[in-house]
Parts: sequence; C-alpha cells; structure tokens
Amino acid sequence: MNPLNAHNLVIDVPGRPGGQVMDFTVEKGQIWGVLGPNGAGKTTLLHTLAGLRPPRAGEVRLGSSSLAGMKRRIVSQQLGLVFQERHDEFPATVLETALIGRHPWLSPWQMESGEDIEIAEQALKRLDVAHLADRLVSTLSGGERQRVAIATVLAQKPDTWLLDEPSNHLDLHHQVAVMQLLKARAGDGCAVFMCLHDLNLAARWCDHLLLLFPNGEACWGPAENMLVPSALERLYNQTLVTVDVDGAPVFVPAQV
Ligand SMILES: Nc1ncnc2c1ncn2[C@@H]1O[C@H](COP(=O)(O)OP(=O)(O)OP(=O)(O)O)[C@@H](O)[C@H]1O
Repeated sequence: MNPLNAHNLVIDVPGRPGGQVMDFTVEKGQIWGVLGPNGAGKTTLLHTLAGLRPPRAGEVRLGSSSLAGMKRRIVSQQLGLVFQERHDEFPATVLETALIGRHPWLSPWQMESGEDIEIAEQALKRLDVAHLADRLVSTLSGGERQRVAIATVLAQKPDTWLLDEPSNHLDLHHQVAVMQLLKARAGDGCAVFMCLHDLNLAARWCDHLLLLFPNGEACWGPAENMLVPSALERLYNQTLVTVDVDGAPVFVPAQV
C-alpha cells in the first residue's frame, strides 16, 4: 500500500492563526487515533488528509504522490472516509448505498457486476445490517446508519481507512465489533486513522495517537508514549483518575 503522509502539514482551521507543522506517516498495519476536545480541528485534519480541504501549508502524500495532483478516482481506490455527519436525503436503499463503495472501481457508466453486489452484501453482513438491505437508509436508526456507512467503506476496499468518530451512535457490542473489524483490516495490511471522543477506546485499540489541542498545538507517536495522564488532563481540561484493567490504563473523569 501507499502510506499516507502528512508532509510539513498545517491544517486550515478557520479563525485560528498559525498552527503546528505536522509530519507523520500512517504506515501499513497501524491504527492511529486522533484525540482532542470539541473544535480542536480533528475533522479538519481528517478532511485535509482525505484531500477534501486544502491545507494552510505543506501537503498530503499517498506514497510518493501529492494527493492534490491525483485523480479522485485513484485516491478513492486507496483512501476510504467515514464521515461524522451524513445527509442521506437521496432516497437509496441500504444495498444501493453499500454499492456506492464499489464506484471507484467501476469505469464511468459501468453498471455494478454480480461480484460487486456480492462484495457489498458481504460488507453489510460483516456490519450486521444485511437484514436491512432493502430498507431506505433514511428509515434507519442512528447506529444502523453508522454501520451502513462503515459497510460502504468496507465494500470500497481502501488500503487506508479514515474515520470520523466511528463509534458514534453505536451500542457497546457494535463499538467493539467495529474496532475488531478495523484491527482485522490493519492485520491484513491496511492502515487506520480515526478521530475518537472515547479516550478509553483509543487507549484500548490504537497503537499510535495524535493529540490535538484547541490552540493548534499537536503531538503524536506510539500510544504508550502519548497516554500520559497529565497531557490528557491538559488536552481535555479535565482531571482524570487512571485505573489499571488487565494491565492497560483506563481513564475516568474525576468527580471534583
Ligand atoms: N466552514 C467553517 N466556517 C467557520 N468555522 C469552521 C468551519 N469549519 C470548521 N470551523 C471551525 O473550525 C474549528 C475546528 O472544527 P472541527 O470540526 O475540525 O473540530 P473537531 O475537533 O472535529 O470538533 P468536534 O469534536 O466538535 O467534532 C471549530 O471551531 C469549527 O467551528
């Protein structure tokens, strides 16, 4: 796979002057989590990495190519994005939505083949929404809709997965199921880069973390180096209690 590289990247957060230069590469097999308070710029970073927003400085590269100069079709064969907010106003069924994931692999005006339908159906099954295949997406619950969005990227088969709050709307079982799916994709040689509000999900599943502060400051590295209670308390402006569960830290907000 072509690794996703932030090269001297400064994200363009509206109204925020300056911004830290970021330089990191999301390598094959890695699972990155982006943590930060509301408004810190997590979605802006994700959309910049996906090529949907221009950076203020620097560039995003896929392998040795600058993302800005690549055809969107080629980019979407390599990068998949699960958005935080979706506006599913177009009346489409769950299966039709999952099939959108196959579009980067079809030539213009080419119809989906039986194999594409099979891939989409398998993706729906993997996300536990196959029974909803004929339902309009607009009639689904929040968690069902989130799982369809993830199934659509699974059908897309990108090497690098970008996800904005993938655990949004998911119950505990499906949160774990989605994290297991992402871990399995990483185990198969993909890379995962996701924004998370749940610090403990990040601590449990991510091997790399990027902390994004509201003033634009950022730091990143292996998770064990980033999970420093004092840094996390500063990040969230919240006192934390750290407890050890099965040898791993779990962070709980202090009551006072
Ligand atoms: N189009 C826009 N016009 C004005 N301000 C914007 C625009 N898009 C984003 N912002 C601002 O940029 C900042 C960063 O937004 P962003 O969505 O990246 O934050 P976030 O860390 O993902 O937040 P959250 O945790 O709430 O999802 C916020 O203060 C937001 O209000």
